[in-house]
Amino acid sequence: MERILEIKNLEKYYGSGEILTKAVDGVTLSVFKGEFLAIMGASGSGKTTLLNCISTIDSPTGGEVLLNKRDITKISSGELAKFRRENLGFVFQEYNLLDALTVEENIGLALVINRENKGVIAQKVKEIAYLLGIDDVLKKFPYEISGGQRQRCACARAIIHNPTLILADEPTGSLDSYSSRQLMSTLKSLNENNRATILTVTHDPKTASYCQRVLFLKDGKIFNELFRGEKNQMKFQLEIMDIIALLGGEDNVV
Ligand SMILES: Nc1ncnc2c1ncn2[C@@H]1O[C@H](COP(=O)(O)OP(=O)(O)OP(=O)(O)O)[C@@H](O)[C@H]1O
Repeated sequence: MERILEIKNLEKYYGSGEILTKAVDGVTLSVFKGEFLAIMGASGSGKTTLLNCISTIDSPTGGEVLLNKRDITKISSGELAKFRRENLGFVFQEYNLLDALTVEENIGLALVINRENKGVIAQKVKEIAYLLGIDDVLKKFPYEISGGQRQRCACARAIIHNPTLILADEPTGSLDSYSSRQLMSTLKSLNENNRATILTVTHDPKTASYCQRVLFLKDGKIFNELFRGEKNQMKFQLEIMDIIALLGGEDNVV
């Protein structure tokens, strides 16, 4: 299996001396092409810090992050924006859509920046919007559509350029259960049908149960790992909840 992402002994420390926080403390992990992986853990366990180091938003204190064999911690700041644009897709809780642009323009933004042909962009936007069930709101502005539609728009924008890796931070965090199910089913079908590699941080066992593998962090270290295998989603969700209980109860994980 092809390794898309290899993290070797990653460390991210904040502060020093008495107030040293080891937010990520020696994490080693591989993500394979076409994997759908969730990272869970109690509040403060290091999930966002780990994601930020992978997404090049934050730079680690030590260790390596290889994306397609390239150490992304060594990319110069001048090159970073281009690297992110070409290789990564971001789905965040706050959508980060631009209110001055229509849904169609928001989705196609990365391709416009990459100076792709207008006709090609329009066709790609149409296809992806249809896939995510938002083709009927393409001409609207973000403030004219629902939260679930906004999140699917953000998702379309994240994947339209076929990134090497899709990173999601609490993608269902602000959605009702119906929209959450829709979004996770969409990500799952992108993963299964387009072989998209997806890494998501979540505190929600139901959201995590859509994934093939769940990693649990505790105090910046990998505490446990679960594989879905042939289990049905409900059984997998129950297993996830068992580990959460081991970590100190569900309240601790939110
Ligand atoms: N900029 C920072 N400066 C100092 N400490 C930080 C900083 N960012 C995070 N931390 C600390 O690092 C640890 C891990 O934080 P992180 O945000 O990665 O946790 P998390 O698992 O994502 O938590 P949550 O689920 O609450 O979002 C915490 O102890 C946090 O207080």
